[in-house]
Amino acid sequence: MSTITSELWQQCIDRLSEDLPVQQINMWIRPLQAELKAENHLILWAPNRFVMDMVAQQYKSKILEQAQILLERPDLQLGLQVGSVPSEQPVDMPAAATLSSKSGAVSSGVAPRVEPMADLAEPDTGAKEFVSHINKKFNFDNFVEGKSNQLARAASQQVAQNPGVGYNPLFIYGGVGLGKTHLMQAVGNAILERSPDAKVVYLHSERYVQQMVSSIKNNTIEEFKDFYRSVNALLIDDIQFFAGKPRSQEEFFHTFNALIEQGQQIIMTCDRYPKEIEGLEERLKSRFGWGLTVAVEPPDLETRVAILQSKAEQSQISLSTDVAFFIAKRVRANIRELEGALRRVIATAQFTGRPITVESTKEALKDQIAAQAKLITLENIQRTVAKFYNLKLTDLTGARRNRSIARPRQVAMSLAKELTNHSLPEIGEAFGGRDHTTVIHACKKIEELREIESKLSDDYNLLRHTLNI
Ligand SMILES: Nc1ncnc2c1ncn2[C@@H]1O[C@H](COP(=O)(O)OP(=O)(O)OP(=O)(O)O)[C@@H](O)[C@H]1O
Repeated sequence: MSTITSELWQQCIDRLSEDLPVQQINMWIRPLQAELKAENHLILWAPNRFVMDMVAQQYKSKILEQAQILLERPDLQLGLQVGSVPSEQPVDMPAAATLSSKSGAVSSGVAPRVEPMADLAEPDTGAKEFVSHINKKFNFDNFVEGKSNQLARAASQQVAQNPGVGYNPLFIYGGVGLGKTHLMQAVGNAILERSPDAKVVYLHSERYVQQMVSSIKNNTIEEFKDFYRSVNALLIDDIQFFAGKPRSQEEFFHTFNALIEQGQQIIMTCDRYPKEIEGLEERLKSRFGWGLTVAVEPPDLETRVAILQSKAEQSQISLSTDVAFFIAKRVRANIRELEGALRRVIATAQFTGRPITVESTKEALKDQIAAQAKLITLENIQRTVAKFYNLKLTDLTGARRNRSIARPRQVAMSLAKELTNHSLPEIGEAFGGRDHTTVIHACKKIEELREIESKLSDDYNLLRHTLNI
């Protein structure tokens, strides 16, 4: 397996893992090795006949479907053989179009048996797939505004009022579960409210790739192109999924140009800044920045409380301020997790018939809280910050005051205050026995600097994100 990109096969396994239980993945899928014989011919090598037969019966169509999408080859054929990938690759393959398995014990020396699998493609999808997918539940009224999403929300509202005119495309980026899809769909709903006949289409970029692949397969590619080039607003989610998929990028490039030329609105979301999407063509990266690029950041404590209260209200549940703060202080990673925690608290209350109190909330969330506490310790914060700034752990706890050390130390203290429930004196103590007023000063300083220094603000968010996982 010389020129193999194990990454692609790994992606295939990851995608199958969303569908199949982990035992099945470990037992039948991981032991396989993949080899691309030609651009449209994939061989899966199984360690023995038993595995091969099982894969042929149970998993081949699923694997083929995913591989066709990942390789953007609707004509991809799949064969099964017993053995392992020969050490020499028989054909010259483009790196990105080669698959391999990271793991898997293989036995060699077994005569290969090829089983043709060309007939295993999933049923046709066809043009009926091309529908709007706008979800009415996402609107501006139920999107809680905070410092972390203010700009993105304002930009989205602008776009909703003047689609295709001002910010085009609108590119919203940020970490998972922070409201990008919500905002994008809120724009879609607002446009539809004012112009019910507008053709507003929301879709995940994975679905776009899937549709393109099936359109090529079904000879409906012209319909596919016509459909997307005739919309009034195209909302396309998680655009990072286009990375490494040149045919989809090519197709999207033309759709993008056509829509912008016709003054139709495009909104995209992504988990990172456009320039940072590896495997995306430069011409797309630069086009994505033509309009307005805005970030959504993790919400601060007050916004998390406001979101919880708003969600509770929508569920007609009364949530005391104490309980809202209790949850918001402990669930910080993103809003999806916050919603999950609230759902658990409400379900527990309904199940036990007891009112929602801080005590019952503590009980309902105890596993989640314990898991998080285990991860975010003061020492963990210090280690992570020291590593990030290339310092020694003892620099953070020591006495030196030059800025290259003092600033990271303040960052670490500020993170400790935000991400743990330790008191100020405890935090001071952990940083070389410093006074609690030093911790207060550090937190204030970092808060101020995050407002004016984008580098520090980005570093802080990155560290927070790393620690919150
Ligand atoms: N400011 C907010 N006010 C109210 N609800 C919010 C807010 N931000 C996010 N949510 C809710 O949090 C959940 C996750 O948000 P969403 O799906 O929009 O995140 P995302 O950034 O698109 O994440 P991903 O990158 O995983 O797709 C949704 O149910 C959404 O309604």
